[in-house]
Amino acid sequence: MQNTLMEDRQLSSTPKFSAKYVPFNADSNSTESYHLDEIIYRSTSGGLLDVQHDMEALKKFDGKYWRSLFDSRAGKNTWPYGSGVWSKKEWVLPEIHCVDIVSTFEGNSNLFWARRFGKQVVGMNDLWVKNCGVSHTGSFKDLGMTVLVSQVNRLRRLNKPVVAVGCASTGDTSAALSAYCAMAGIPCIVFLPANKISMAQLVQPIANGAFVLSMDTDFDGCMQLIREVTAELPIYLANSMNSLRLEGQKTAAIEILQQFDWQVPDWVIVPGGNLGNIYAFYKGFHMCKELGLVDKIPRLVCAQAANANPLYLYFKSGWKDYKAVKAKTTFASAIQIGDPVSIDRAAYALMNSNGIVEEATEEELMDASAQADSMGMFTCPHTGVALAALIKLRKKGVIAPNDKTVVVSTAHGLKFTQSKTDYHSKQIADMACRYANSPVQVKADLKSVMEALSNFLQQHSKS
Ligand SMILES: Cc1ncc(COP(=O)(O)O)c(C=O)c1O
Ligand SMILES: N[C@@H](CCOP(=O)(O)O)C(=O)O
Repeated sequence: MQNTLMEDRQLSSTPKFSAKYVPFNADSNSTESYHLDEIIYRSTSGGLLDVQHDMEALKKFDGKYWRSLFDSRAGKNTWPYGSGVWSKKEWVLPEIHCVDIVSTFEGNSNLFWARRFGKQVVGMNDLWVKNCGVSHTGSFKDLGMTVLVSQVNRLRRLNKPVVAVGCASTGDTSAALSAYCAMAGIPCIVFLPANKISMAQLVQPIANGAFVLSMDTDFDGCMQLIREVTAELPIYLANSMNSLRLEGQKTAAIEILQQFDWQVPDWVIVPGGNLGNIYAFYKGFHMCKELGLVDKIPRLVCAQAANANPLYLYFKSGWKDYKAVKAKTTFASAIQIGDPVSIDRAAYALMNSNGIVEEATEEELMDASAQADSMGMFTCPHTGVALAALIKLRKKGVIAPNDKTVVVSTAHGLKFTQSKTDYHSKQIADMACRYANSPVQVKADLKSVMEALSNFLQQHSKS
């Protein structure tokens, strides 16, 4: 606590940083803006909002200052700066008081060299995985939720009308929201599409004491309902339509640069569903460039499941023709979304990063995930989508063998064991499950065990 007070004093002697809501991608004449203490999710024209920082105040410090400030906080336990998100507090929610912050010291996830997968599967020597699923609730959603729930904590202290916080979810948003709300003692409501999320995801909000409504619809149906409900009742909306979330999520991009000692990768591949995260990555990279921490940004790839691919189709039309789709069932269930809220943010991020969109079939994503697992990872199917996209882009020659490339792993594989079990027991219709590794049934006697081992060792002496 001592350190916190010292840091607070230091910051109060520096220029005051601030942020406000503005319409997303507003034209330069727009004067529309809102204080972050207002409860608002859409601009007057009905468009998305964005959190705009006072860049002039931030620019009073050069890139070197910000790099060393962020580096000095990494991995420490000083409240709240030991969090990977709050270590960038001045760029996230500059005005929130430290006592209002609700944090599990999220972020600071490992970025590892995927050496064997890189070499053997895609012929690359500089392939990295940013492990955002190694996190308090097992997905990258914690990065955004610490920011949103902290702001709600502040709003409630200011006696603003927030009785509960609510979201629609394919599993990970609800897990993160319920955990952070439970930590702060704030009532939490989640709308889930019945039978469309994994058991491990479903049990998270239940265990964290959320009010769970399971509905006979898909994610898009739940999203529509939560939007209507939060317009009527004093329930604060926690989906990424609420631009506060993206302020936390963008810190993963800053963290990647920091972990590379401020070297910029050539490519970053992110699986996309409701499409807030791809914009959050763009925003984090862009801010680092604008404030002089780096001199360029990576090219972004958004990877979608072919069964839920509205952004891919939009990209293929040369960004001319956008239509929502009816998302079909996919093993990448957390991105089974046909009408993404942040479609405009995603298109903007990709157009401004010379980015591309790739898609993966069910077989491609499950095979890529299984191959990665066989090389020591334990990937969720969404990470499988991103890896399958990488494999395709390498085959097409779009990504070169020496390109420094980061695949963003968005959730922990342990949330998705059922699909792995089905794959490895070859229980999936119309799928060869080429990398399945089924357990060998053997009698519990030495002779049978020795026979099985001898077969195994023979195979391996040949390989
Ligand atoms: C595990 C996982 N990966 C990827 C995504 C896609 O993120 P976004 O909705 O921000 O595109 C989600 C949620 O949608 C998710 O839960
Ligand atoms: N995958 C998400 C879908 C909702 O996305 P959000 O970022 O808009 O909350 C989930 O886990 O619910």
